[in-house]
Amino acid sequence: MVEKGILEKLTDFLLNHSFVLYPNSLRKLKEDTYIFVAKKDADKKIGILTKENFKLSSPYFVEDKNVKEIDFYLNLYPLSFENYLILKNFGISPTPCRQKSSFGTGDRLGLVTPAHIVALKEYPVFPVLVQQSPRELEKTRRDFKDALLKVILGVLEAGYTGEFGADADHIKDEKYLLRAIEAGYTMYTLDVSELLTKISDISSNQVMQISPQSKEIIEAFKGKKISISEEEYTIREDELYKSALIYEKAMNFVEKVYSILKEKVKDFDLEISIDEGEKDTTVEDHIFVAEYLHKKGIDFWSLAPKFPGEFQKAIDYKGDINKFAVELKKHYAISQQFGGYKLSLHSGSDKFSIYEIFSEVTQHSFHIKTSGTSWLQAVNLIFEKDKKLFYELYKIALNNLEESKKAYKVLIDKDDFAEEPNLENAQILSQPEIKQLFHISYGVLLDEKKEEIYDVLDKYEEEHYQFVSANIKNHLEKIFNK
Ligand SMILES: O=C(O)[C@@H](O)[C@@H](O)[C@H](O)C(=O)CO
Repeated sequence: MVEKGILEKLTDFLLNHSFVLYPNSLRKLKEDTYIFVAKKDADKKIGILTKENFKLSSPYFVEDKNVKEIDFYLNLYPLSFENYLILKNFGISPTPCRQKSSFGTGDRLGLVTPAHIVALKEYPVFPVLVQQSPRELEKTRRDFKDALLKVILGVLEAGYTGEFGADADHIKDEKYLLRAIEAGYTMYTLDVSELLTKISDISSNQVMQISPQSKEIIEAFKGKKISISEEEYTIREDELYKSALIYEKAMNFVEKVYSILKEKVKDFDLEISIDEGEKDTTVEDHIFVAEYLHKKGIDFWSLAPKFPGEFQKAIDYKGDINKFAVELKKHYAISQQFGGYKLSLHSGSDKFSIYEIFSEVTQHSFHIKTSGTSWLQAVNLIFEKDKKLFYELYKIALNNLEESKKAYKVLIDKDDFAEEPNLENAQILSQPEIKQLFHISYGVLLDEKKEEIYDVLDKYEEEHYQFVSANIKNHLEKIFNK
């Protein structure tokens, strides 16, 4: 607990230098040294208040200021990677997850971690506050380090002292893997979707080309019975063969990545994502992947299967919920019988109709990823505060729809949209197609209107935080059935 006197004097001192203190941020770093976050215009800095000679790099004041009334020296610093590495020594850094339930919140703009924390800290869930895919990095012109630093700044601003994770999401190649490792991420989501052999490419003579290890798995499991929700399921040999043909190449990639991670990272969570493949994951696919990896000594933390139905970005689940539940139960049963790893739900934003069933069936042993849903709150705020900017964003998004669609699987076309948005309609952003339009258009919108977007979000920071935390709370309420 920080003394009230220090807080008051620090607030006054900073105001005299045109900085506003985030009061929750003030915390003890070590004996006689405090850290805090303060903002001048839109520029956030970390501050150090110390009686010792404790310094970071690139100080704002040429010489440390003496805050006489409390007898501390003060300076302000940018949260550069260099400075972050010093703070890491005080435990301000991501960690692997040790909890049953976990929830990822991507922050494409690098602004809303304090809002994510407000929502997440009320639930029994490990927050993966950094969740960043290369696809998003390319579109937002950021890098893994920047995404991490913005979250660290948010963690400090909120005064959050709990644990949190950093997910290098949708890793498909070594280049991005190495960059995420260098930045110190703690979770690695390997997306093998592009490495899966297409069913249409499989000809009958390829059946002979599977590896000895795949053959062993088929021999060991063909005809074997496993129990799924009190029923017996007999594992099919022909399906296992098919799984081997589809997944073997992808498994080689996982093996390679795993050896790099083992060599370079002390402790990490590994997620295997097969959810963006062309077909739903079968029982045999799941068993093949889990068994293959375990036989290679690859210990993974979670697996994202492709469930039946549509998991399109920004909108609710589309499909037969009963069928989803049936398949989910199968995958959960396998996950428990083959190592006890978590099931992960990708494109987890706004899937309100299946959260309850997902958390119930998995007995809360899950990971859920969200990202675009928080960016959409920024768009909501812009609609409320600056109709002119919203109008411009709408036009840009619509004119670039075909380009934006290249990176995301959504079923919207230009014809679904009016040329002119109805700015009088307060519900415009509840319309599924408009949500999808904005969800996938963040890249081009930031390219063309970054400054304007950030200006509005800075001016109405508190409301922006409220929008974001209320939205994530809505997700969590459903997930935890509260
Ligand atoms: O947009 C992205 O690249 C990522 O945020 C998502 O695909 C992420 O994996 C996700 O599923 C968030 O809902």
